[in-house]
Amino acid sequence: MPETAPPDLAAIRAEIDRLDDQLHALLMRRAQIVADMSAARTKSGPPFRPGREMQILRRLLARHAGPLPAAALVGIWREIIATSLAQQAGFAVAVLAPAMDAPTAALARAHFGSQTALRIHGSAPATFAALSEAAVAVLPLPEDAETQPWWPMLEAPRLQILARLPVLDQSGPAALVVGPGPAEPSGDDVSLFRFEPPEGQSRAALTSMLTAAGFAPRRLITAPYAALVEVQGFLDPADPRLAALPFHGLRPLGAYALPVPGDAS
Ligand SMILES: O=C(O)C(=O)C[C@]1(C(=O)O)C=C[C@@H](O)C=C1
Repeated sequence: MPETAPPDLAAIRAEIDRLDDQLHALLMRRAQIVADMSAARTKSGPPFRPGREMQILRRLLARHAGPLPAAALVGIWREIIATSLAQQAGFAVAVLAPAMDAPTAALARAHFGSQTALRIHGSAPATFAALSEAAVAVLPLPEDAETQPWWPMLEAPRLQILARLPVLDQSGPAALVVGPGPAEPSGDDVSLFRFEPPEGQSRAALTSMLTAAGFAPRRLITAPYAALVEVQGFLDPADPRLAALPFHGLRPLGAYALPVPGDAS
């Protein structure tokens, strides 16, 4: 027989009820502050600030401790932030998911919350066209040697890459969020630009040209007649290093906040 007294379930449940009331009161206060902020906004358009969202999540993950999994903390705050977006303006999301089991839709749902309308499209042109009504689009993370990459069709600078999903850096699938620019820094970012690689240049040669120009390339993705590079840091489109690169068709495509390592807890 255990020597310790059995926990007083009724008392524990009363404590949970008290905490739930406090959480609820705080959520209602947060929503009221967002409503006041929204009323005071002078700029029209969706209030999507992915850099700010990531700063909030990084700060919370840095102070996080105890048995609540980090992924659950992120899930709860994604729901709070998505609700706050919907509260300020209609917020629908266009998703490029050519196959029924494409992971982009699940990534978009996890990031933009349970209540946000997702509009699923089977092609990149249809997804971009849907941005006349949807606030942002979610498209798969570009990979090398895709037969139909979407990023050469991105109409930058009007539309830009603004965020990366998921927030926690897990080994599974990832996606990018595209919407009206400009991209904004979060303090720990990756920037992307495209160019037309000179014919016959190897990946190694392109990488060393980028490095020689002062960039820290993280990924280089090639498609017929176009290359996409991810560089460390937030890049001002007017950065003179871009103009100094010996590439045609160079175009900044935006930036995203670096995900937080998935084992953060
Ligand atoms: O900080 C803002 O500008 C907000 O609109 C608030 C808020 C939030 O709920 O914290 C909501 C949406 C933005 O994408 C970023 C943050």
